[in-house]
Order: sequence, then C-alpha cells, then structure tokens
Amino acid sequence: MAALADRPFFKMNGAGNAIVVVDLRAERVQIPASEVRAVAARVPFDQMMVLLPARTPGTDASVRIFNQDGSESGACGNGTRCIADVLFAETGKDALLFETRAGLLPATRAEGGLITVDMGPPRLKWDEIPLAEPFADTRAIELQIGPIDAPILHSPAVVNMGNPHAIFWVEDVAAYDLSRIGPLLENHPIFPERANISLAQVIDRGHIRLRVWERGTGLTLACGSAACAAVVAAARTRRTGRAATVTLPGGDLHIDWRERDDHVLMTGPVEHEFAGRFEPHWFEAAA
Ligand SMILES: N[C@H](CCC[C@H](N)C(=O)O)C(=O)O
Repeated sequence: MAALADRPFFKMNGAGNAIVVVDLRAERVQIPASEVRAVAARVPFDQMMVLLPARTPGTDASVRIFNQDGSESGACGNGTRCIADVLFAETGKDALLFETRAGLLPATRAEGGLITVDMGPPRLKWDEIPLAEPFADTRAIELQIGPIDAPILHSPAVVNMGNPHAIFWVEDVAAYDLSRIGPLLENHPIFPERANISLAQVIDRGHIRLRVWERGTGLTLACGSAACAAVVAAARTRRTGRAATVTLPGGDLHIDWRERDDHVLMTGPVEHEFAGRFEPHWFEAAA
C-alpha cells in the first residue's frame, strides 16, 4: 500500500501559497516522489509539508518539504507558518522549533493572528546559492535572456534562503509572461540545483511588489522565501531598508532582515481551507 494512502491532511494557504499538511509524527515513513505527484494531481498544492518525528532534542517536529513535481526544498516560509498554526492549536505553545534540511526554523505568534518564522541568515556566496561558476558579487550576476543587445531580463541578484533564488529588478512585474520565462530561468545551466525565479518591483524604500515562479512547482500566489530573498537583495543594493513589506498576488508578507544576528524574519497570515484523506486509489498508478 502507498505510504500516503488513507492519511488525513489539511489544505491550507499562507498568503495564497497553496499548502498541504500531512502529519506523520507517529512513525518514520519514506515518501516516494511519485506519491507526491499523485497527491498534487488531486489536491493542487505548491508545497506539501510532511511532519515527521523530531530528531533533535528541543525541536517540535522535523519537516520534509515537497514541490508539486516531487522534488524537495530545504525551506518553505509560508508552509512553515501553516504547520506552526496547526501545532500552536494542538500544543497551546507560543513558540515552536522545526527542523528542515536547511536547518532549524523557529516560529512564533505575532500580532493580529499573524505568524512569524525565523528563516535564518541568507547565504550569499556563489557556491552557497549554488551557481555553476564563480561570481565575486552576487548582488547582480551576469545572466540574461532574450536578444543580446535588448535582453528581456538581465543581471539578477541571487540569494540562498535555505533554497536558491534569483531576483530580477523590473519596472512593472505585470509586464512579463512569467509562465513562459520562469521555466527557462529555473532550469538555466548557471543554476545546478535549479532556482526559484522572482520579478521584483520597488514601490518605495519599504515596499516591494513580487511575482514568483517556483522551482518544482511553477507560478504561485506567494512564496515566503522569495519575499525574504527579495528584501535581502534590495537592502544589499540600497533599494529598500532592511525591513519591507512584500506584496505578492496572494497577499502581503512583512520581512525584517535583523541587523543583530543577520537572520531574516518573515511575518504573514495563514488560512485553513479544508481537511481530507488521501484516497488509496489516487496512488494506484503511482506505485
Ligand atoms: N513557497 C515556499 C518556497 C518553496 C520553494 C521551492 N519551490 C523550492 O525551493 O524548491 C516559501 O514560502 O518559502
């Protein structure tokens, strides 16, 4: 029988980012990519967050984060807020610590029912992104698409927030066909682990508008780690300060790149949509 068959799940969203939450803390289960894709075909999601038994003392759960195509991500800010909301309700705690492939992520309650996740420090060296070749300055790397003398997009900033991001500065985020450009850039050979691709428009020193093509998933209404990466990239080039609001198609996220410890804090909403159970027959072709 499929590992996920018959398991209960929650469908939620974080600022519009579509999240499925599966709680497997009672046992340690292997989840084949084919089963992740089988779920995505029935309950469309951007990420599936799988809670597994805590491994490190002091943590509340370990988490695996799957994209629609079955690939894994080290970080998902919006999904982490969703699982925090589920565990806040279950445990009555105000602070939680999750272990992901990218490290330990603390989550806390914020004002107005919002939730804050500490996404840790950004990684900014070329081999930490990772890029396929050395660049001394990741604030703007040499990369462009379109005609050589009239590029459609060029010179992105690159940031690793537990996952790889490229941010292209544009005058108007709505002026591009991101569903066509996104896959070309996601799979560009400069990104050996692929990348999440963002178009960012600076509104003012405290406000960015963002559209994201997510690695392994595609166009999304919101991507938390991309919002963090955009503010880091903006602050590094003095486009904004270290704290800014990021407006995504699905809602607003508040990002604060804390001076004291270099950590990036992301605050935003979560929403419960429905609960369900993965039907065994969904996985028949996935075996
Ligand atoms: N939506 C997520 C990020 C997903 C990133 C994933 N697409 C990858 O890096 O493979 C967020 O809120 O941070």
